[in-house]
Amino acid sequence: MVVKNLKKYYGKNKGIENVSFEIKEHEILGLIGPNGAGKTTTIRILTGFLKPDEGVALIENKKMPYEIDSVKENIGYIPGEVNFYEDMKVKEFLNFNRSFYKNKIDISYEKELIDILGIDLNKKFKALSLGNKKKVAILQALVHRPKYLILDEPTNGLDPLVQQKFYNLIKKHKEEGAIILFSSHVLSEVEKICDTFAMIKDGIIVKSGTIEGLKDISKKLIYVYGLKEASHLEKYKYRTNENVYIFEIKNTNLKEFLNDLLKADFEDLEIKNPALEDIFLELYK
Ligand SMILES: Nc1ncnc2c1ncn2[C@@H]1O[C@H](COP(=O)(O)OP(=O)(O)OP(=O)(O)O)[C@@H](O)[C@H]1O
Repeated sequence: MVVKNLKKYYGKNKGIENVSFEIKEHEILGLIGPNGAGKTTTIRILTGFLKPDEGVALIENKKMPYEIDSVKENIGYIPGEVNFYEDMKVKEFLNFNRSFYKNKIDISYEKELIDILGIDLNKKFKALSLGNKKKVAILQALVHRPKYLILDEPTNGLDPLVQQKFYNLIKKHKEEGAIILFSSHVLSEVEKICDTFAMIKDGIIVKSGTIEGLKDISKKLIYVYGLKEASHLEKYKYRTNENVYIFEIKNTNLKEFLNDLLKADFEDLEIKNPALEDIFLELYK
């Protein structure tokens, strides 16, 4: 899946300005951004609902949205807002979904997903909670084992147990070779399950790379215990908690800081990677 220099305005309103990324086989890319950043706009182009003003969105080398018909059987999509047919029972919806894929769906996988997710087949859609609607959306996106998975904030509304089951399911699809776009504003989940990331802000990708790379380009947290007089360390950013000094040091300044630290007297130290949340906040200041 390739997105290159994608731009889309809604009249005068900016949707996205310049979005590029690529997702390979066996890869999950986390598209991270706050509300209104342009995640859904990007996804709506890739899923065939919107035309871009500039740039290309390619799935299997086909241009979206223009050639969506030739690839849509290979796409699984979880929309941000799940609105299926309100008066349909879930089991009727699953019949309908099977007919869409010309009954090529593996019924045993469908049963497995119903069991894993705990889906109630006899309820009408309008009677389902947000989380239970999401479970049906997950099932319909995965059940035909698509090569491409496009997931717009898929865990929104799911309880932590179902979230974990969902992560396991998409990891399995990834192992089988799927190409997965996972949009989220929950950085801890991106850190947990994605291989690569693209951070979007005001319609522009501001940073991208591997999840590990993201941590590397940022900073370390240095926990220093029992630090004695150290006025020469005051030039570094730090906070204190009980008897611990926590320094936030850019990786590029690490050697210099450690050299300075060795000139002071302390009992112990720990070096930690900050959570993705902290990196995100830093970038969005
Ligand atoms: N139909 C529309 N008409 C006008 N502006 C729109 C429309 N849809 C989206 N926008 C604008 O485009 C920008 C990007 O919105 P988009 O929904 O793509 O962001 P998002 O990252 O998915 O946000 P969220 O996390 O809140 O779903 C926003 O400024 C939004 O107001």
